[in-house]
Amino acid sequence: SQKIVFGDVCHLLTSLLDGYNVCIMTYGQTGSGKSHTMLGPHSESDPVSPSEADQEMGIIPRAAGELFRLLSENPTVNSKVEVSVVEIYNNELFDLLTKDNSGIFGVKRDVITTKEGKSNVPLLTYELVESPAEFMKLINKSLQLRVKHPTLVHADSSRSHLVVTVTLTLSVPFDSFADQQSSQKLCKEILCTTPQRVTKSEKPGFSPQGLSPVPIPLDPTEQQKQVQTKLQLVDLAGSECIGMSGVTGTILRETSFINRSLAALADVLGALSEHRGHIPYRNSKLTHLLQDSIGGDAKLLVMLCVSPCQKYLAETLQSLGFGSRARQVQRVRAKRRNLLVSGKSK
Ligand SMILES: Nc1ncnc2c1ncn2[C@@H]1O[C@H](COP(=O)(O)OP(=O)(O)OP(=O)(O)O)[C@@H](O)[C@H]1O
Repeated sequence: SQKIVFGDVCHLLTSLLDGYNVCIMTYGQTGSGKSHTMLGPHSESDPVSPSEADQEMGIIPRAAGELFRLLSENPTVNSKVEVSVVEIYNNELFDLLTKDNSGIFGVKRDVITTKEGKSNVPLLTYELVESPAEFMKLINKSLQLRVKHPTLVHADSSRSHLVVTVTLTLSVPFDSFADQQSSQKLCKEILCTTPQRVTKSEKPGFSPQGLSPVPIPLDPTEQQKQVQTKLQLVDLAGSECIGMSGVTGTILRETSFINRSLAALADVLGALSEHRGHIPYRNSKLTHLLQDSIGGDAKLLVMLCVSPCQKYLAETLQSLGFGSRARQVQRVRAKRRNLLVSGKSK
């Protein structure tokens, strides 16, 4: 059940609050249940009765609920949750939370590598959310924009990769810590590592002209320390055998982009598992965007969705091959950002 699946994922939300970056992605052939796993029933062709709606919820709504539940458990911590939603369609990245000049949602953006070697999307929209309901309102609005087309295998097939990024900023007042001295030392460290300045017109921690939310510069008189972590939730488009899905024209072109980007993802995992000097992140927008989560110090969970049908044996074996490759990747230990915020340990 969806509840049991989330049981395997839930601890990663605690990790997020403990200071780790986290990425959860679903991989599998078209129609195997990736969007169902991430979102739950998500389209009009997939109706669900109100009594089933709660139990059928996927990882994204459950993660939103769990995140706000964990935050409410510690009222001494000021938290800020910002969300961005992008889709990668035909190897182009679209910001699903903003409109262009003609009022059409889904503006094209670029992925860049910063001087520090991190991937970033300049001008990307981040919206502040204050409850699971607000969070899901944004997701549902974005889903209406996501490109879908019917194929012989799946009548409601997603033709793009969906990447939801949650940026969590936690500010902790010093007096909530027993050990003032070590807190002051930490404040010094944070002051040294967050040189950005925020102008008066900008909302603290939020950059209206996109770029990632910037850490709020600390005012020593405010007596707070700050931690910023990132959760990425990725619903990949389905890998697909062109013969089986019977696609032609525009949809065939989409399929070819989907398969190429998934092959690029597999290549990156292969290069990482073989400890190659060059990792080909930039071969696709998908791997470039997810570079820090796949090859960096985030906690990364890849979920495989496979069909129970015998006729999809070849696709199932292909997905399991991808999973084996992902498992062989040994990266640096996930890195924790600063202190625990539970107040119990530092
Ligand atoms: N575990 C499940 N329980 C019940 N229904 C499921 C389950 N997994 C998938 N389904 C159903 O199967 C259909 C296809 O699932 P879904 O849309 O999640 O596939 P997908 O892998 O995201 O496909 P694509 O890559 O083509 O977008 C949907 O109608 C969905 O509700």
